[in-house]
Amino acid sequence: MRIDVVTIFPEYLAPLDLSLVGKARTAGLLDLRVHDLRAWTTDRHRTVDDTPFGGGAGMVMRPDVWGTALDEVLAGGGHLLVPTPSGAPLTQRTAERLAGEEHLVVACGRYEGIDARVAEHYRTVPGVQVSEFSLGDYVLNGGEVAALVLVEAVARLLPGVVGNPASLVEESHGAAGLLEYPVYTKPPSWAGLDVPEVLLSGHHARIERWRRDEALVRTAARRPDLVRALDADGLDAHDRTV
Ligand SMILES: N#Cc1c(-c2ccc3ccn(Cc4cccnc4)c3c2)n[nH]c1N
Repeated sequence: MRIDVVTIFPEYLAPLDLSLVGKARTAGLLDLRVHDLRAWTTDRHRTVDDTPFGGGAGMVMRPDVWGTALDEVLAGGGHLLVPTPSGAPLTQRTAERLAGEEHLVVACGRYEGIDARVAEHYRTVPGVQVSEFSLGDYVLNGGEVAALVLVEAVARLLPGVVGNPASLVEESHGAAGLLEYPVYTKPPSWAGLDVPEVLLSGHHARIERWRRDEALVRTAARRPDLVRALDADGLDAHDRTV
């Protein structure tokens, strides 16, 4: 998979040289390219923004500079992803779909955002899909944090990136659609708190049942919307007694 990130703050993406994503790049599992939008400016001040039509505070990112950049980066087609407060929620299901694609391009806006004609234009370009997404209902100063989140959420799903693929199944928002159960390690007693006895029992069926119950309780308490979203097959008869 190839992921391009276009931003006026390329150094913001430096963490993607580290840890799991960094290893995936080194192993050739992920071709990640970070670009400085200002490389496509033509004036001496390397201008990327201007005042908004219709007035209002702040500045808007110019469509012409973005167009020159994205024409080049999207030359072979791809999925243009635009982080924005007004976007569709980025979910695990979205990350799973994106992990199956060949080329993602993340356009990181700043100021009051990118001129709306950029997304509108690329929706008409053959071979280009456009998705505007949001991390959540809070306001950031730009799209770079969302790019970091998206790249990590997608990269960890690529074959060969995570050591034990089984760990991708049980985690929160995984295949079961529930939040993850609580996890424990040594020592068995700490700060007057003991690890739940069942986890020390070695009885795998009971441990599995306990973990499922804990995931259901947590999800019902913290994310009742996820429980409601579970279809009839998502909850068995025992689940409904928890
Ligand atoms: N994803 C995501 C986001 C963003 C976000 C993403 C891109 C940009 C580009 C500029 N801003 C500042 C800005 C502030 C207010 C109005 N319009 C724009 C961005 C905020 N904020 N919150 C999220 N969940």
